[in-house]
Amino acid sequence: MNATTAPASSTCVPSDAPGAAEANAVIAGARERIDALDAEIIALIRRRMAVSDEVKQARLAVGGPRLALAREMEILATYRDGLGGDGTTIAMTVLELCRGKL
Ligand SMILES: C=C(O[C@@H]1C=C(C(=O)O)C=C[C@H]1O)C(=O)O
Repeated sequence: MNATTAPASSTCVPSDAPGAAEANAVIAGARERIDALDAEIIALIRRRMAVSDEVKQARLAVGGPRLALAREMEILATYRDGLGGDGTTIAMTVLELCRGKL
């Protein structure tokens, strides 16, 4: 079900509140944009996984290690600089999706 067809109850707006219909309309529109953004984020992560795998295959093919920890530190710093402390948590999850568990 997309946001425009979501029942008003799922927006958590009290149905008898003044302005409830307007609030539901704002929420429905914003949820459509959130769904579109989430689809883009998922597609980007899938693309990143494929590129990360290219690096891994190239390195393993010549006897190198699966991981490059110094490079991972740079990536953690990039996410932390861009998103603050919680960015590090996202970076850890992205890295785990791309290179597998440590
Ligand atoms: C892709 C690489 O290999 C591994 C995966 C990484 C990643 O997905 O960003 C980063 C470092 C490595 O542990 C790389 O070295 O760049």
